[in-house]
Amino acid sequence: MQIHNLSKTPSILNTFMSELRDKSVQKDSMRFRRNIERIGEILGYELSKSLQFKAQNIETPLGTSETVLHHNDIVLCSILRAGVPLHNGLLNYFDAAENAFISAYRQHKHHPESFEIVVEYLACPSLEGKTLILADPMLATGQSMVATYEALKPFGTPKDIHLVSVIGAQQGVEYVAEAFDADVKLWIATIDDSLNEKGYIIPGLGDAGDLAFGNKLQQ
Ligand SMILES: O=P(O)(O)OC[C@H]1O[C@H](OP(=O)(O)OP(=O)(O)O)[C@H](O)[C@@H]1O
Ligand SMILES: O=c1cc[nH]c(=O)[nH]1
Ligand SMILES: [Mg+2]
Repeated sequence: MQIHNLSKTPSILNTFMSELRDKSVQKDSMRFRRNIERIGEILGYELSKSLQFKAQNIETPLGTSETVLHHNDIVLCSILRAGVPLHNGLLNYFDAAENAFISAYRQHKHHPESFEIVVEYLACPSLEGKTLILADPMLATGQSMVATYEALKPFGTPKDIHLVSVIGAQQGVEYVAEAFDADVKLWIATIDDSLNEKGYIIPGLGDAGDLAFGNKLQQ
């Protein structure tokens, strides 16, 4: 897996990221969602540079403009719930993308510190020969991303796969790197050092799903 960690180059992205992390600013859930969406737009722009492009002429009122335009059949798949604002940000740029949604949540069956990933809802078009963008803002243990990919396999073999995330933990990034082929690309805003005993990214930002959409009762 090829890792594109955008935090390596300081940019306006740092402002959005620091607001997501800041425990007072993140109380504003509308701003929290919008900052994830803005990061989705930036990650989508960076990712777009690695798509396939074709020369095309555009007729202006006064002449012909030669340009190159991307011609990829994109399927944008996001993991509920926290993936929704990231999905919106990516979709703001990839106007014609088809869309897939999948639910993946942590089920704490035996102990609060151990969990398994439960995938239930899945709505997906054919992935055969297409460019799959798999988005989830938090890449903690990496298990949700890998479980989602497994669940998508019956829908066809994509031509290219891009993973998009906001914050990863080093350990989760390594886990995902093992599960995906070498040509898969990860576009991520930043990577933190560790996970706590409950599988939360440290320093991270807390629970992205709850911050975006409110608390939920544990199942
Ligand atoms: O890398 P992992 O260890 O699998 O953790 C990452 C997942 O955890 C969170 O989802 P959560 O289960 O909290 O659901 P939510 O989005 O509904 O809050 C987050 O939104 C990711 O999907
Ligand atoms: O730190 C984490 C880990 C998983 N999910 C989150 O929302 N935050
Ligand atoms: Mg959550």
